[in-house]
Amino acid sequence: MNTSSSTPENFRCGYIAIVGRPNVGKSTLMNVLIGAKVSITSRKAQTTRHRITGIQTVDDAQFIYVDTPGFQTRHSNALNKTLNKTVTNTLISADVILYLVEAGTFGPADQQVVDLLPKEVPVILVINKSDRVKDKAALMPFAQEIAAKHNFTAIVPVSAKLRFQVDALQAEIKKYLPENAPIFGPDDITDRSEKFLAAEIVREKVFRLVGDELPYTSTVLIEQFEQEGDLRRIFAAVLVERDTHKSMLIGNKGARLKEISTQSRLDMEKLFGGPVYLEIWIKVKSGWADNEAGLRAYGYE
Ligand SMILES: Nc1nc2c(ncn2[C@@H]2O[C@H](COP(=O)(O)OP(=O)(O)OP(=O)(O)O)[C@@H](O)[C@H]2O)c(=O)[nH]1
Repeated sequence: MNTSSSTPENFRCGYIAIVGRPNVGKSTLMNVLIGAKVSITSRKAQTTRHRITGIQTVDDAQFIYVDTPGFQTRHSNALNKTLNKTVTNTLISADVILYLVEAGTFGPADQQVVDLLPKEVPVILVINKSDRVKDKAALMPFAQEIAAKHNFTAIVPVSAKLRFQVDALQAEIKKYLPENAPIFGPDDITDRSEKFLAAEIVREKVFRLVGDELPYTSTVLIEQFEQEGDLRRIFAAVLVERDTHKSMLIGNKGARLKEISTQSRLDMEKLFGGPVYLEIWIKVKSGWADNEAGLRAYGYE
């Protein structure tokens, strides 16, 4: 643990879990809170599959954000059971929880996440996408309706997209962080390896460029990751369940795959701060999402 003499007295440091049903904007909010792109975002629900910590250090506090996978309610297979277990474990070990809903919308999927909220941990109700509500007065009864569902310690309407009220939210979060020396260095933004981040970047591009046609069970494996001086050589495999998915990813004369590769490479070069040589392969691997042993092999524990 870092207890350098420059650490001010009363420094605060703790873990913040972000939960909410798929697509409410958890990844977008975390990225805005820490001011860097760590967690991937896309329009497609269920893009965040691993726990990702984003870290932000300011003068008197260190915020360690834990992004949870969207609580899956629509399908029931081994992958979803694993995802839901991760959510529960993340919540109990947090110092404060941000429970996200979308302004004006509350459905059974939101309720299922409320039911998971532990009583012992403070929970801030964050009403995201408030930019979508023209009549701000209408937010009040909505906030009251949800406030009745759990003993929230605060209610903060925000717009992650427009960065509206993000500072106010951060000030609220800080109140619940325990007095502790920082755990990470002042410039760290994630504890994830470059290999992990590379896989997340490719997965984001796959979902952005192929969109809803591709089932969310498609995954990315980094088969080789080598560094030679500044140059990183990365070989990634996209695992899909059917030949038709493979054709979608490759596109007409390979155009889509080329676009996925180019965009992924540019993002990696920006994040790693050096040149990247990237090769992406598409592999058909039927039924992996239903096989628990298979999931363990791919690191979803
Ligand atoms: N209008 C508006 N859109 C937003 C806001 N925040 C997020 N979005 C959009 O909502 C969509 C989902 O955002 P994500 O951050 O990927 O949502 P998520 O909750 O992490 O999704 P999962 O990974 O599926 O759990 C994206 O298209 C975002 O651009 C907001 O404040 N306002």
